[in-house]
Amino acid sequence: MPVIGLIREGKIPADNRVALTPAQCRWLLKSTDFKILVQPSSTRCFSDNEYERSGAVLQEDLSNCDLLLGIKEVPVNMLLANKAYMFFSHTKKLQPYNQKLMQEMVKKKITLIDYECLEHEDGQRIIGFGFFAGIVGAHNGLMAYGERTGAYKLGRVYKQKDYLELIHTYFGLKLPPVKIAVTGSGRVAHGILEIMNIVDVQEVEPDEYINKTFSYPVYVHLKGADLYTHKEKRTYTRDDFHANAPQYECLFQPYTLHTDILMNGVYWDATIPRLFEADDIKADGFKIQTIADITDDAHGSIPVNLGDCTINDPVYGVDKVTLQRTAPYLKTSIDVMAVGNLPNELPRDASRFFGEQLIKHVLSDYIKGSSIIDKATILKEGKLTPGFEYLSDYANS
Ligand SMILES: NC(=O)c1ccc[n+]([C@@H]2O[C@H](COP(=O)([O-])OP(=O)(O)OC[C@H]3O[C@@H](n4cnc5c(N)ncnc54)[C@H](O)[C@@H]3O)[C@@H](O)[C@H]2O)c1
Repeated sequence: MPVIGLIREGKIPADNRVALTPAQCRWLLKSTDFKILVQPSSTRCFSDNEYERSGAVLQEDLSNCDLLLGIKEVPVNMLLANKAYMFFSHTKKLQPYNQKLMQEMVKKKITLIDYECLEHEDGQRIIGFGFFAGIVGAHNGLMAYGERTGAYKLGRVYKQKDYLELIHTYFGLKLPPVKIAVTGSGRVAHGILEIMNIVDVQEVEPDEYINKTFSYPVYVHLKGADLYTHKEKRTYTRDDFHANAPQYECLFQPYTLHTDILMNGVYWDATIPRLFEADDIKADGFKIQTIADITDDAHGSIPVNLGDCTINDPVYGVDKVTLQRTAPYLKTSIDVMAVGNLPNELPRDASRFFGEQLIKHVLSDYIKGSSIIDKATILKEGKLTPGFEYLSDYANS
């Protein structure tokens, strides 16, 4: 009988999300032969009592578990030797701040399966929190625009118990005839689109968005081919773009002249062109007043993302002349919402969604064994697996 342990999140500040909800534990206990142990926690979004009522066993000692599930990096002093873990380790890009964690896992002969590395055959990620980042980020973007213009008022997501309660807060909301640009095609973008539809913003085509005036709120959804084109061939194919991003240019510039709110959900790395350049916001025609940068790479696809803010204080201004950070909602600035842990505003729903994917795509594979699990296994009993040997100096020096 395989024993799963849900660990207490140890990273500070403690994350309130969890890999399996009490209802999912109840289902697993009824429908499979898993046994589930749960380390007590006062910061998790579900209480210890809820887990106890699900039939899981609350227990500090997880040394009998076959597989330990967490969310964020496990502090080195909490790592149990010779165990198998799944969590977001943020080590595959040789992140310096997690080198000690990697080295300690090697020493403790740990097996590490990283959620971020779980991919379908075509390279699409299997599991993640992006959908609820999109939901919360889109809400926060609309909220910031309401604050700036005084046209309507939205409350804070984290004050609602769950997503259903959030949806109820939209009752009676009538947005002005804004134009909203939504970028990206992954989970984050899907979360943004969900909010667009719930608050009754109508989708329009790119050419209409640019050329027409509407008497109601509209959004345009800009995906790869709408955003990027090969500098010479003037074409876009996804695989070629992923392989040769520096050969592409960005087509977003015209949208900066017609957009009130930008909701950004693109994948970005330093080889990919930005949506616009920082100096563009100085131009008279630059219309964007609010940017919800859900992708949230500082100085990344949104060059005026000047760094992260927090769930408590999610918006800052960027002065249109000096490009320096200011208070939000000033006439002389545009507003940027840039928060790196948006799903934590809706932790119960984000955890439920994550757990569903985990049960559907990962847990049974873990027991049976599969190439998906193998490819996401960074360490096997403390040794780097073939796909991750490039981490050798990082893991062993
Ligand atoms: N602010 C937050 O709290 C938060 C939370 C989750 C995700 N994010 C960020 O949002 C962004 C989008 O996340 P997501 O969950 O939608 O991702 P996803 O994995 O669901 O989708 C990513 C999209 O990017 C494309 N892509 C993947 N690799 C690429 C490459 N090398 N070059 C170009 N395109 C590529 C994929 O085809 C896919 O359409 C990421 O940068 C992620 O880190 C932020």
